[in-house]
Amino acid sequence: MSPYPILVVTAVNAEAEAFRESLDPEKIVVEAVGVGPAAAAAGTARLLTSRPYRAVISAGIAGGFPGRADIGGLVIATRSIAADLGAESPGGFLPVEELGFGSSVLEADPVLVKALRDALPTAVPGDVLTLATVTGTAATTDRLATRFPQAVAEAMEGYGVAVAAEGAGVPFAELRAISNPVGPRDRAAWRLADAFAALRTAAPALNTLP
Ligand SMILES: O=C(O)c1cccc(C(=O)CC[C@H]2O[C@@H](n3cnc4c(=O)[nH]cnc43)[C@H](O)[C@@H]2O)c1
Repeated sequence: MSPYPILVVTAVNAEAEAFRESLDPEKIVVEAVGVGPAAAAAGTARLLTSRPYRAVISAGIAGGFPGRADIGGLVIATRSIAADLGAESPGGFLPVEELGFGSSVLEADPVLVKALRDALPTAVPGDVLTLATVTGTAATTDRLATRFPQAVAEAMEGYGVAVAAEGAGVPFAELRAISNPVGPRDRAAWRLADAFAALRTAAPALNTLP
């Protein structure tokens, strides 16, 4: 096994603390780098130049697509997708692939995904969307659920972390705990305590990763 630690990147300190409680700091380093794909990419790229890491995991809370991921449950990204990277057109959204400017889809490392799924058998695998804007209407929810039939959750950092990991040639994965349904904005529907409890429960599984 590589002698280098795994880097877990969260958006905010509360998420980082939920992991740090039960992780071996010699094996897993947890850092909060800010909210959104730009902060995630810049912060992860900076950390990856500071010392060698054997893998990077984007982790934290997320919105779950109703019927696909339960509040308080965990999801493991098979792919992290920049759902708003592209162009609008009268005929619908054009992903960056159709514009000829690269890819909005980054595959998670299959070895890490398998190890996470083995260690967290109740976690739901699927696409995790990254957006700079939190979805807050039924119309956007329906559009995203239709465009991405395999999407189980949306968050704001995974694709940014994945871009930095790919640039550094380091394996990437994304692990999320569901705090709220993707849908019309409703702060009363948030279950932060449940999501943070799920992150705490998941943390020891990271100690077992290859
Ligand atoms: O004020 C709101 O309506 C609102 C709704 C959802 C999320 C927020 C945030 O400011 C949290 C952003 C933070 O948490 C992750 N997250 C959690 N739930 C979602 C979601 O439904 N869609 C996108 N991101 C979500 C995200 O990764 C950020 O780190 C405010």
